[in-house]
Amino acid sequence: MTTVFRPFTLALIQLGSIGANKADNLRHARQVILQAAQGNGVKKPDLIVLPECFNSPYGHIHFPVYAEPIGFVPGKPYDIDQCQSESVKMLSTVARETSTWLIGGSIPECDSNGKVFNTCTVYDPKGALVATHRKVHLFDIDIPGQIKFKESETLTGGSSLSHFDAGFAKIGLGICYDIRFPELAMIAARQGCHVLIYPGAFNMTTGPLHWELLSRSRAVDNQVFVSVCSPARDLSAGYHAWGHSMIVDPMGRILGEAGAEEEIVYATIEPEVLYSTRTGIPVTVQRRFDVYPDVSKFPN
Ligand SMILES: NC(=O)CC(=O)C(=O)O
Repeated sequence: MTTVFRPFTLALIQLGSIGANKADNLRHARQVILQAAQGNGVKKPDLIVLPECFNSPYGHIHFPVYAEPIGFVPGKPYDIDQCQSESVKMLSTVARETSTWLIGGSIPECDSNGKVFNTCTVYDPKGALVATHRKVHLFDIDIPGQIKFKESETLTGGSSLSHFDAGFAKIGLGICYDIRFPELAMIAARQGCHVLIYPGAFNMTTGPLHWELLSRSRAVDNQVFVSVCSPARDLSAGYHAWGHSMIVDPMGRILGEAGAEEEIVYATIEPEVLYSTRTGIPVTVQRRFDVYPDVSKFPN
């Protein structure tokens, strides 16, 4: 079945004030979601996005402490009332109250075997949890004298790709470091996603060099819309996020971009831009599967 793709408005919340107190973080996130849902005076958003790790400080020592059980299994009924995650409950409630699709950034998630994941949850306008994505590629880097970070100290990587149909677009999900792996974006685009969304938190070393470059590259090489949503920069925190949440169109144009502070960025996603890009630069029909494999055949 072909997914409907129609114009819609996207709002990215570059959330600030993420501190050590989870209840405060959830309260603040809820308040800014309610504000984002009011719109920018022109249009109300159809879809709101939060950043990576919006309910806890970002760092491997924090993940197990803040982790919550979610227990979502794709294709199986999910009862929010039975859910033990206070973050999931807050997100579900506010999605329903605002009648808006909501991509709940990411939160540390624990499973029944004691494994911890960095997990994105997605809600429909009735508050149902409809999809999750566990960060597949863990952020383990060491740039001497600049930044060392090892998510794998406490996290386990996810083992599946995640796409969902919002009724107005098919959306592919990744979390932060996942954007560095073009295969994930390529598979999502070849399987019909129109928009790729990455809650993320690049840093002051890699952010200035790679955040925009990777976002525009994933958009241009797959001829899709790409959106990256960061926390605001907080120089009193242990991890300094780059910020600059942005929305990029299939031609690589930046439709909206935040600075470093807390901010809501809105953009209208126009399907016509995707179609005219693909008609004008027809790479989607020029591929040489006699020379290399067709990743759209990847079993999902
Ligand atoms: N924080 C991440 O997962 C990724 C990142 O900061 C980078 O790739 O750089």
